[in-house]
Amino acid sequence: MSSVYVPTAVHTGDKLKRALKRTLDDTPRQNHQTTIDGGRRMFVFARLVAYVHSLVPAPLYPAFPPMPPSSLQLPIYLLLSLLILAISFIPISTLLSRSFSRLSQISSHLRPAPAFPSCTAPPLATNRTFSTMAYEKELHTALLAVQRATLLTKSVFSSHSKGTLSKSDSSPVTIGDFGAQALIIASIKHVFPDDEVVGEEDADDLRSNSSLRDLVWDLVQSTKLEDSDAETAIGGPVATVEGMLDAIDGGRSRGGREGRIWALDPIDGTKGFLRGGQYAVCLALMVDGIPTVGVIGCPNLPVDDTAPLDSFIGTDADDKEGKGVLFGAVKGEGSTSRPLSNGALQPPTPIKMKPLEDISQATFCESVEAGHSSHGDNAAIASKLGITKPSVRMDSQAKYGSIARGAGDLYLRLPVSKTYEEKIWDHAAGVVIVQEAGGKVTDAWGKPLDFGIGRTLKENKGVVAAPNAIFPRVIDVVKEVLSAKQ
Ligand SMILES: Nc1ncnc2c1ncn2[C@@H]1O[C@H](COP(=O)(O)OS(=O)(=O)O)[C@@H](OP(=O)(O)O)[C@H]1O
Ligand SMILES: [Mg+2]
Repeated sequence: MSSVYVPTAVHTGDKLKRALKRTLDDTPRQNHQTTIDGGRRMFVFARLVAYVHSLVPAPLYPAFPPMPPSSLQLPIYLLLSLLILAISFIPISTLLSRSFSRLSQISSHLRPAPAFPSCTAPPLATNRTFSTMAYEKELHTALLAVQRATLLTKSVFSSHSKGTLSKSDSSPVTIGDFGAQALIIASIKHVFPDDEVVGEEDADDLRSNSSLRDLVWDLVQSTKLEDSDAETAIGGPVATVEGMLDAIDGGRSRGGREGRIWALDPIDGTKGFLRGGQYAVCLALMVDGIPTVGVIGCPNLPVDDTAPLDSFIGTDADDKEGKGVLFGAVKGEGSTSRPLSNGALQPPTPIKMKPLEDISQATFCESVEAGHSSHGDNAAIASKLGITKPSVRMDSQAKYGSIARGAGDLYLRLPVSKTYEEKIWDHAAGVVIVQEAGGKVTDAWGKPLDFGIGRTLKENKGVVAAPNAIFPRVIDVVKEVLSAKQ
């Protein structure tokens, strides 16, 4: 019967006792007995909540994480407690009406709750250890799903025929993009069936082109993690062609400010992917419009974070050893990196942005494509900051990962077009990883990126990322350069 939830309820009971004592101090002596009665009922109520918590069976722990109750969990606990009272034939209506005035009296003495004590659960009979990290299951699922998808993208990267198509916006898409999106969405829907996904691709082309569909199906069927526990944890293979198409189309969410929505870029930097450069498989969970979990798999980034930033760029990248990095972060929990593997996850290493006292020593990253970010404006900003090192041009969100682990310092993405709207899947994962490594990310005017208004960042222009300590200076100069152009 031991439970990780009991300490939470005991804590609540203690708070009630203290609040009751303060109420007595403020109450005229003749009313003490009624106040004590009300307080006792409250205390019985808290004990009942504790009892309900202690009944939570181990398999349901993931549904009752030991953290501050969310807006949903608390009412559920209270409802369960009321149910038990009803079963015990206690006239709830009488109890509630009599207790109501005491409740408001006592609750006026309750201050906002501090963070509930985090408790480590005793080892479970199943041998499973229970961690207190928020969004641990989401992070674990995302890391494995991205890791599996990179196996697929790597096989396409090293093959001559990449099944490339041109999309309606003239940007390229390959069988690797479709296959990676199918695998990742299938995993998310397996573990979190109610979550929505905003994915870059859809299955329209595959539904109308059977030879392309067969190529993608071959890839999806033949890609699996070598570790069977890891493979099972993300749902195992996709069962049918129709299931694969449905998974790809599972990315059609319109996004928004409410609930849990994943943002997925199955191959970010497709142009880099096609020319043998950097690319990234990117997945983020947004909760009520806030990027909360971020994972980026970079198959061509050197594992050694002291290696030159432009190592492994070029058509021979595939032959080199020591490459493949998986970044992960949860809001409030820090960022990590680990080598990509073919099976179970490798152990993580915490990462931090480089402490930079002298901005002029900074290395800044920018897109390879001049059409995606204004190289001229980026250079003007660097020069005003006294930066003399040449920029590192790198495709994809590998830029976010690189600055987060201190292999570079700044990411400048100054807008080229007045009408282009940045896509949420091009930034959500990178933003969490940089923020949790000690950085700040805003648009080029210093406005927070708004991920809650749909599939694009339509209220923002450009992107700037830098370590917290130097961010104010960087954004001032960015605004100066932009203002001078207007
Ligand atoms: N005009 C314009 N302005 C800004 N951004 C644009 C533009 N056009 C496309 N895109 C998006 O850029 C994504 C690639 O990101 P990067 O620029 O960092 O990489 S790259 O240098 O282009 O390879 C790329 O992501 P992928 O399509 O996943 O490769 C696009 O979503
Ligand atoms: Mg992209």
